[in-house]
Amino acid sequence: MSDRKTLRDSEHLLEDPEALLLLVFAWAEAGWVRDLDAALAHRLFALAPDGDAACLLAAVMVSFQAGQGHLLLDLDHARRQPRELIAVTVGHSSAKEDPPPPDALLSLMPASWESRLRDWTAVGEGEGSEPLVLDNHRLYLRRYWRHEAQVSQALAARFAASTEVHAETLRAVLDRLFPLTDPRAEPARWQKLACALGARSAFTVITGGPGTGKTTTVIRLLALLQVLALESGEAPLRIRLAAPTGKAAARLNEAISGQVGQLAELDLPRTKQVRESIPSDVTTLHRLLGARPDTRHFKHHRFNPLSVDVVVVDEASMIDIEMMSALLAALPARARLVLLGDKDQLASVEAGAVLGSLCARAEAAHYRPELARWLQAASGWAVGPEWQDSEGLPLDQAVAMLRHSFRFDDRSGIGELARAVNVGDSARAMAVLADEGFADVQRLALDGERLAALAIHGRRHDAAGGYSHYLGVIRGQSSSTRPAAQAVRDDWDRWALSVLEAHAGFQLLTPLRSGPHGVAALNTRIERELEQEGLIARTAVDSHWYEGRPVLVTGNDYGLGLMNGDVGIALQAPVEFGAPGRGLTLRVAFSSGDGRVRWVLPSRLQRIETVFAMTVHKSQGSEFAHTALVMPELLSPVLTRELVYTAVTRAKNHFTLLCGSNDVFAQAVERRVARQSQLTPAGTYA
Ligand SMILES: Nc1ncnc2c1ncn2[C@@H]1O[C@H](COP(=O)(O)OP(=O)(O)OP(=O)(O)O)[C@@H](O)[C@H]1O
Repeated sequence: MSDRKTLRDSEHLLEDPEALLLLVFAWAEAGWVRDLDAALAHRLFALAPDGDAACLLAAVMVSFQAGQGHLLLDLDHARRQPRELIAVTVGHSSAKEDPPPPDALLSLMPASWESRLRDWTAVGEGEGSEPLVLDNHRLYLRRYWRHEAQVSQALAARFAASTEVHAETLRAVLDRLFPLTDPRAEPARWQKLACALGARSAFTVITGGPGTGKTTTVIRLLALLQVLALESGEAPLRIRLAAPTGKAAARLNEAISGQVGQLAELDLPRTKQVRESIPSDVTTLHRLLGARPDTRHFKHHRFNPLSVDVVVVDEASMIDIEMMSALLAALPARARLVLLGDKDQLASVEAGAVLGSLCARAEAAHYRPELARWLQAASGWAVGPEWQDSEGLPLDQAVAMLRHSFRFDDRSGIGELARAVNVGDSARAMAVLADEGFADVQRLALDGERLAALAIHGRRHDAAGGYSHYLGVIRGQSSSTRPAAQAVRDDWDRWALSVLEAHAGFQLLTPLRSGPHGVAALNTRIERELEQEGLIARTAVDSHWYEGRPVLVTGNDYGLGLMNGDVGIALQAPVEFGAPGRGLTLRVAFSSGDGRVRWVLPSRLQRIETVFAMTVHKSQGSEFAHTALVMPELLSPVLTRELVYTAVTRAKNHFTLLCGSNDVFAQAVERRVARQSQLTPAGTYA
């Protein structure tokens, strides 16, 4: 009875825009949609009052989708599977008082939804100035439609500009980069194929899981391109390396020098010149493009392109559509772009999972037979029929997937767990966590005491696994001790770097920002326990600061040279280096990535938070020796396969799951984030 009444009420709402608008504000109040979504719908309705309630609902939902990282609202999908779009838990009050939730209304949308939208003056169907764009049955906020269209056009131009390279010329260099005599030649064959692919295309994506050799491959690809350029008498290629965040840039920075050094062992023509022409400094994309404070505009764009021949971007899963569009616009037409990343990781928080969309068909490769033949001639490795598709799209021909992990062998629990999570096999994931044969993974029940004990002391018999380790380094309980006050800056830098390195030994991750297992509550709890154990001591009762406080930078600060995602630690250090008389004070030490330390006074740090617990989103681009993931008892929309996979693959040596509910863990592993975009070959592009 009451169900039927609710249904009748809901149908009525879909005919009455004023009533729906009131309801939308009630949804925002209940936290079901964002205030921003409701405000946008309200504004659109004021600007274009000819829309009906169905139009209004579409406007709320397309804005809500953008907040979830989706570029568009697929109207058909929203009607047929509304709970995949938005599923809200109705309140605990008596059922008849619950307002109809958004998913209930979406399920009532008539097939005429699309034509009603088409008639609304707020909606356009292509270039124009209307705030919304309807493209087939996909509704966009104009900004995202424009970015997506620009990216599609720029990529299509790059595919058309791909250069013909003689397979034999390539083979000669590739055989030196990947000698067939190497015992690991067979597992490295995908790397060799990726290099061949990268040599013929002005745009290449190299995707692969952790330790599959993305960095190794790209360095060899750069060496290959450089050899080809030098051998044909051209000037050395101007190469730039970048990553979406400072943290990711710093990590690539560390990896690069070792990898470039290894080129010396290979029998390459002009080795020295080639090595010297591969840069070792990695910048952030914002810096590369010349970000201007407080605007969305960059110094480099279509009319002032970068002076480069090749740009490599690591951790490309973090690139959103707006950044991708800006990057492509700033590239000269002849320059190559190589994206590196793990397609299965969480995408950027901002709208548009660019890498995931570009790699939507990477698993089965879809190389055209003529490309497969060319790849075989260029690399010596056959591309089997299972990777071929005579209908392969241009994008497919530019994507290489690395399929062998050099870091995780069959005995690695982290590797096995990551694989199980990635294919959504929750039973296997649980079995791996329970298997004592996999010494590097474990599952613990989530309770406050266990969590605190793990965070402070690490795993049993594993002194380096918790926060007491780096706090011990600060207190001199290791080979590296705090320099004397009169010591030179280099000594202080070295010591601070050893503390930062020890700190990277362990990181607690959580999916949530708020609630009992959110970042804020976990930070407070761990701080309290560390204080009780005498491992930290606040400088004043009301101060957030104490020696050893780990902080995460949450926004770029160009003045201080700090980037979103940078982690620093507060340390007692000289007020002025080389002036011991001025005493010590609390300064926050950040690695600047070149073996030096940036020392910043706490009062100068505007956007930071304590980071004993970090969200999984913020952990992207970082690795920790031991990573522990809190899995809460209640299912929430953020708990997805991509999130669990990202957390597991942050671990280098150990992974611990602090599990509140096996059911919730299983459901999270089984649930994917379905990102919609026309960059996927299913869309109009390609
Ligand atoms: N062809 C190869 N032969 C031998 N060792 C390799 C090869 N490729 C990669 N490795 C080794 O495997 C490890 C991981 O490689 P690399 O860092 O390039 O992978 P990645 O995919 O960039 O890793 P990450 O997940 O950290 O981004 C390194 O120790 C590297 O030396």
